[in-house]
Amino acid sequence: MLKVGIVGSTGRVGTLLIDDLKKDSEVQLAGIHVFDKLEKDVPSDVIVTNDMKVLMDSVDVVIDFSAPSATEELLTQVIDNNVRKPLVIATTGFSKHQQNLLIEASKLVPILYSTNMSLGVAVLNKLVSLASKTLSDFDIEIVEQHHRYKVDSPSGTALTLAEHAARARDLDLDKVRVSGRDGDIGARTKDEIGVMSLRGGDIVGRHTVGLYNDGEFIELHHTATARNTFSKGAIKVAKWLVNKEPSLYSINDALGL
Ligand SMILES: NC(=O)C1=CN([C@@H]2O[C@H](COP(=O)(O)OP(=O)(O)OC[C@H]3O[C@@H](n4cnc5c(N)ncnc54)[C@H](OP(=O)(O)O)[C@@H]3O)[C@@H](O)[C@H]2O)C=CC1
Ligand SMILES: O=C(O)C1=N[C@H](C(=O)O)C[C@H](O)C1
Repeated sequence: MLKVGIVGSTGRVGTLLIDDLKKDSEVQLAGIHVFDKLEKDVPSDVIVTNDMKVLMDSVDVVIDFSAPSATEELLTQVIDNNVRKPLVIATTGFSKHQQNLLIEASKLVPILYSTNMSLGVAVLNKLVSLASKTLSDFDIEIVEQHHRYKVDSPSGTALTLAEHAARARDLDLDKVRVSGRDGDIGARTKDEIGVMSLRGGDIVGRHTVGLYNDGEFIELHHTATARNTFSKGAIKVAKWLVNKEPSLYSINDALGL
């Protein structure tokens, strides 16, 4: 049985992950990292700790839905403390430094990083690559909508979608992304890719990639209607990752897309 550890166990996704792990007969909830304290009941044999190394030493694979600083601590255990455990990382909002730590750590352990653990968004990324390349004259604008508590913007998923769109046109996203428009901004430039955020209520996650031209447009939407789409997706890819060689894997690798 695959022993799974959680980072971000008290969060919106982490609490669902605890329940989903309990329901899956191929995995066992073995360790939980708590930043502060855990309100939820877990079986007595589950290790509950605020020490990242203790968590990693007690499990076969770690699933992380937390915050960039917590993921950084996890990656630092691999890079500086010689801890060798496969990591499924779902946290978003990393700085450049944290992205580099992810790459460094993936030379030492298998890491699957995905800004969205749903099958639908994995397919959407492929559709966006195709549409962006084929409809090369169309203007691309991405809108993401999330619940009022989300702290990072734009969402990791929107940035990944934008990355697929940019790459398909040989563009550098850092140079063409526009994530705000206000005032006398002038006409839209051909290559820019708009990535805009709306926040409100309890929206689990909605992404729209629009490709607009004179006389026609396409809008590709994905809506997550249940948050455990992400926790279940993470468990699925954890099973796939556990015996892999050190490398940085995408969800497409795990899903065979
Ligand atoms: N890839 C994907 O499919 C998805 C990714 N996400 C991403 O996952 C992350 C978590 O989302 P969500 O559950 O909504 O967020 P929450 O804010 O609800 O939960 C965050 C969790 O991280 C913990 N945490 C925060 N800071 C630290 C720290 N420094 N050390 C250890 N633990 C810490 C919190 O602990 P405490 O409660 O004690 O503060 C809490 O358990 C976000 O980055 C989000 O964007 C979300 C959904 C899907
Ligand atoms: O914070 C969230 O809730 C979500 N975060 C991820 C992101 O930033 O893309 C994935 C999902 O959309 C929900």
